[in-house]
Amino acid sequence: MTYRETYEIWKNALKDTEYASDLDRIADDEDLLQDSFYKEMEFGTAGMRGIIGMGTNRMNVFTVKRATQALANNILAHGDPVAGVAVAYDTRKNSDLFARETAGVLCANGINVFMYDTPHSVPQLSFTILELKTTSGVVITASHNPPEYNGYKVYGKDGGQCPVADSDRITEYISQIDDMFHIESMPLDEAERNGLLTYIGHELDEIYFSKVEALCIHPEIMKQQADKLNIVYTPLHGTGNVPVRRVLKDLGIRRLHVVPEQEHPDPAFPTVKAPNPEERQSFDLAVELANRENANLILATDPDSDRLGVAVRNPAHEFVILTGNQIGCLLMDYVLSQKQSTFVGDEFVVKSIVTSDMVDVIAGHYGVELRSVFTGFKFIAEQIKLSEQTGKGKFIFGFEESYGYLQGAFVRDKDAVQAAMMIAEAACWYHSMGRTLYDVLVGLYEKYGWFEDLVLSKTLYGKEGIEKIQNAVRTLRESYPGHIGAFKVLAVRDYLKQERLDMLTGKTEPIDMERSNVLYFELEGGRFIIRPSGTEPKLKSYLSASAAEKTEADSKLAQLKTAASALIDQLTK
Ligand SMILES: O=P([O-])(O)O[C@H]1O[C@H](COP(=O)(O)O)[C@@H](O)[C@H](O)[C@H]1O
Ligand SMILES: [Mg+2]
Repeated sequence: MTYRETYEIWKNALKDTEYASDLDRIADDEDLLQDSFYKEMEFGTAGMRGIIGMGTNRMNVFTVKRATQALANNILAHGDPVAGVAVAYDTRKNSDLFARETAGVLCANGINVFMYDTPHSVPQLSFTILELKTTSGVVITASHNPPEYNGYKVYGKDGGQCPVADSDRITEYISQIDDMFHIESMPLDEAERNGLLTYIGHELDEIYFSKVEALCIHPEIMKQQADKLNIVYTPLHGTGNVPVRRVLKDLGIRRLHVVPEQEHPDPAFPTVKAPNPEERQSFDLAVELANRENANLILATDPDSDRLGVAVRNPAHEFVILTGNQIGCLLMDYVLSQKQSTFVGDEFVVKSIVTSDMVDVIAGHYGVELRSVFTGFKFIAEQIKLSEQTGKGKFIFGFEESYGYLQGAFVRDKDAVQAAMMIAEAACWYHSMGRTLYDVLVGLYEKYGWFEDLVLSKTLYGKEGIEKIQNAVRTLRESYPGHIGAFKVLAVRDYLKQERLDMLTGKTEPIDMERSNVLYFELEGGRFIIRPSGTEPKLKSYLSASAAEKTEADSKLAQLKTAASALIDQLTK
C-alpha cells in the first residue's frame, strides 16, 4: 500500500471526528504526508518513539491505543492481568493524555492498572513495577528528544525495558490489529469504580526516596561536607525536579539553586534546543546561574530523569561539562573504591560496548568482572535479572556513555536521581580530602591511562534520512576500509554478522552475542564504532583514542575526529 492510500484510509475513518482537520492540514505537504504514513512506528532501543501528529509513523492516540492493545494481548497470553501494569508519564506534550489512553485500553481488556496522576520519572516507574510486583509497565516519554517527539517505553515484570523477544512479540500483535480506529477503551472513572484502575499515592515516592538515600555509602561525611557544595541544578522542565531536590535535601545539601527558567514543566521546552544533557547548550542557563551564585557543581537531568549531565570547575575556575563516560568512570571508581573491602569475588559491573574502554581498566583494577552489552539500558537490566536467576554474580554498578548510571538494583533502568545523589556524595567525600571532582578525574586518567572518547551524531530527517543512515552502515559493511585516516584497522567486529575479522591474518571468529546493527573497528591506538540510533534519526559513531600521556591522546582523538567526520560525510552524501 502506498502512503497516499494509507492516508486516505485514515481520512475516511476519521472524517467526522475532531482529527479530520489535522489530516486535512497535511494533505498538501507531500514530504510530511510521506513521512507520516510511509511506515508503522517501530519498537527501537527504548520502545516506540516518534513525532507527535497524525499518521501510522507518528505518536497519536491511535498508534498509542494500538500499541497498548498489542501489549494487552501479550499480557493476556503470557503475563498476569491481575498483577497488572504500572503507568507513568513525563512532562511532554500529550504525555498525560497518552497515559490515560493507555490505562483505558488496558482496563477494557480486564487488566489492572496502577497509575501515577502527576508526572513521574522513568526510574520511579521501574521501581514501582518491582515494588507493586506488576507484570509490566509503561512510561509515556520521549526522554531527551526535541519537543515535537513523544514515546512509549514498555517494561517487563523485572522492572527493565522489554527484552527484544517481548518487543518483537508486541510488534507481531500490532501487525495483527486490522482496525486501529475502534480499539475498545474504558472510561477511567468507570475503571476506578470497578477496581481496575488504582491511582498510586505518595507513599511509593517516599519508599523510593528512602531507597535512593540508603545507597549513600557515607551519609555522615555527606552531612559534614554538605556546606562545601554549592549546586546549581536544572531539571530541564522535566520530572527530576521533585525527586532530585528531595533526595539531596534529605542528605543535607542546603545550597541548591534550581534554574528558575527550567524549573517548571513546559512541553515546548522553550529554553533549550532539545532537553538533552548530552548537548552543551542545555547547560547555558545553568552555567550563567552557577557563575552568579559562585556554585561549584552543576547537575542536569533530562525530562524523564534517567540521564544525568554534570559540570565541574577546573583549576582556572571555569566550568567543564563532563561527558557521559567521564561521569560514569568517576562514579564507578568511587563506588568500587568504597565498597572494595566488602567484595567476596563474585561482583560484576556492566557497560555497553560503545562505552569507554577505561571502564575495563577500572574494573580490572578492583578485580570485578566486567560484562559488555549492546546499547540500551535494558541489556544492563537483563544482566541483573540473569544474575538473580542463576545466583551467579552480584551487581555493583552499570553505566552507558549516553549519560545513564545505576547503582541500586531496586530500579532496573538508568536513574538520574541515584546518579545525582552519587555524584554529590562523591564530591563531598573527595572534598573531605581536599580534592575536587576535577582533580579526581585527572587522577583517574593519570592512574588508568588517558582514554579520550567522543560521540559524533549526524541527524538526517525523514524517509530519505533514515535510508541514508541505513545505507551508510551497509556501505561500510560491504567493504571495510584498511585505514581510518592515519589509523590502521586491525580488526572489524560486525555484530550483525556476529563475527570478528582479523584484518592482519584474514581469520574470522564468531561473536557470542545476539545480532545488532553495529560495526566496531579496532584501530591501532583507538577504536571507531558506528550504528544507527534506535531512538532518534541519527547516525551515531563513537570514537576513542588512548595513550599514556594526555597530549598524545588528545592529538590522536583530534586526528580520528577529522578522519571519521570525512568518512561519515562521504557515506551520507
Ligand atoms: O533516550 P533514553 O534516555 O531513554 O535512552 C535510550 O536511548 C539511549 C541511546 O540509544 P540510541 O543510541 O539507540 O539512540 C540508550 O542508550 C538508552 O539505554 C535508552 O534507554
Ligand atoms: Mg531519558
